[in-house]
Amino acid sequence: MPVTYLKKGKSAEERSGDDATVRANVEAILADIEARGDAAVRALSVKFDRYDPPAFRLTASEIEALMNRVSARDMADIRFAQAQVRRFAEAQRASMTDVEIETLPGIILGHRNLPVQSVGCYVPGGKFPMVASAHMSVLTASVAGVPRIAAATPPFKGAPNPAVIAAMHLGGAHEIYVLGGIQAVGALALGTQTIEPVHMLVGPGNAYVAEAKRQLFGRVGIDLFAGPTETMVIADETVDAEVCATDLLGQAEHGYNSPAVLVTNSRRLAEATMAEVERLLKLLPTAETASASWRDYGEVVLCDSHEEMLAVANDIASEHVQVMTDRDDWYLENMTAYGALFLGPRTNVANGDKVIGTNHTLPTKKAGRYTGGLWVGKFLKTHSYQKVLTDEAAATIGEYCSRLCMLEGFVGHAEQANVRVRRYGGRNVPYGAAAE
Ligand SMILES: NC(=O)c1ccc[n+]([C@@H]2O[C@H](COP(=O)([O-])OP(=O)(O)OC[C@H]3O[C@@H](n4cnc5c(N)ncnc54)[C@H](O)[C@@H]3O)[C@@H](O)[C@H]2O)c1
Ligand SMILES: [Zn+2]
Repeated sequence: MPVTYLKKGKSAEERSGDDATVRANVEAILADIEARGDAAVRALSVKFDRYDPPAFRLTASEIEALMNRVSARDMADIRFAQAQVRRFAEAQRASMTDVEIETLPGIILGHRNLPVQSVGCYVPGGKFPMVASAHMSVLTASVAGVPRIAAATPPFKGAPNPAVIAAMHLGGAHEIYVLGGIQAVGALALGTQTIEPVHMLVGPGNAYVAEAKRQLFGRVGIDLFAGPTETMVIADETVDAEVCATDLLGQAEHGYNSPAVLVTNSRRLAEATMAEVERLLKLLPTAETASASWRDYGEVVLCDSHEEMLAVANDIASEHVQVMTDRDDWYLENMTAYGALFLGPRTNVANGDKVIGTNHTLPTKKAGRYTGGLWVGKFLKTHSYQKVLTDEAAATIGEYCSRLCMLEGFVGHAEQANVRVRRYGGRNVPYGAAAE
């Protein structure tokens, strides 16, 4: 039996129309930054953020002054969150080992994990000063050993936000820019008269930031497509409508375009959750954005079985998937496409967003089908190497190589092998022929 949508969001056509508009705007703005550098960056900062400081990069004394404005309590909380993120990132780093093995006698193959040499970390801050995003990108880059970490965040209410700057500094940023949106990621990737270009851009952001990173990919590396927040709640009658509605709205408040989807096998829970969402929207101070997201992108999907719920969830590939059922571990074993899982009613997406230690920069718009979220491994590049230690090994592999080159018609390649078969194997291979 097909699943039933008790509530549907914007259609696929409407969503792709929104994407096309963003795509065109971003293209024009990046071209302007490339052509005019700092002058374009300044004009865009004035236009979008009404921010026109003497310099966008904070000096050491400006950073210190901002940090002094953060209360001791807030500073301790930031340090606590960073300790959790660091602990998990260090464990993940330790799981990535360099490899070196002897695949055949005398033949050594290996790989080394090397940090990207310079990264630009975008920390969003248009609607909310996203302190935690600094832990997720800046601190994780530090754990990876990135030698140059440039961090950027928009002004919040006209000025740098002290807590965000503190988190960037404590996370290990070497350069901090108070710049937002396309102008921030554009300047960092393309470089300007005053900003050295980076090798990779990371971090989440709104639709403009995510699209700008996508368009800049190739010029620089990017971590992943991490656009407007998406959340999914998979629930059965082991939980109630209050917790489901709270978890949907908790993430819908990110913006006006944050999909929040309930997938359930209980019509009673589905209907109660929809009613509860309406009740909570009257209380929530951020209801303006949360209600727009719920109206335009909120969905309630009623399924017959857990198998059907699993299929719907894997198809949507939501950024956050909160599972509250009588078989949470079954979902852990069987989910194949998502950003991150939050298993059981005792945890929730806000834990992951702010404090628990898993990275909150996660794939959106179905990118969970081909990548997980940001993690220390995204800052590491795995490079292979090889050595042939003995004459015998050089001759043996060389004979195979010679023939396989000629099979493809690559005579020049074959000679690379042949010259070694002659030298190290003492074999007479005619020029331009395959070794027998
Ligand atoms: N996927 C993830 O991992 C993840 C994690 C956290 C947050 N997020 C998302 O990050 C986003 C943060 O968005 P935000 O807007 O609050 O902050 P933001 O910092 O991403 O964007 C603010 C900037 O957008 C630019 N901007 C605004 N309107 C524009 C326009 N019309 N044209 C061009 N540029 C424009 C401005 O320069 C401004 O500085 C939210 O959508 C949230 O859901 C995603
Ligand atoms: Zn969130």
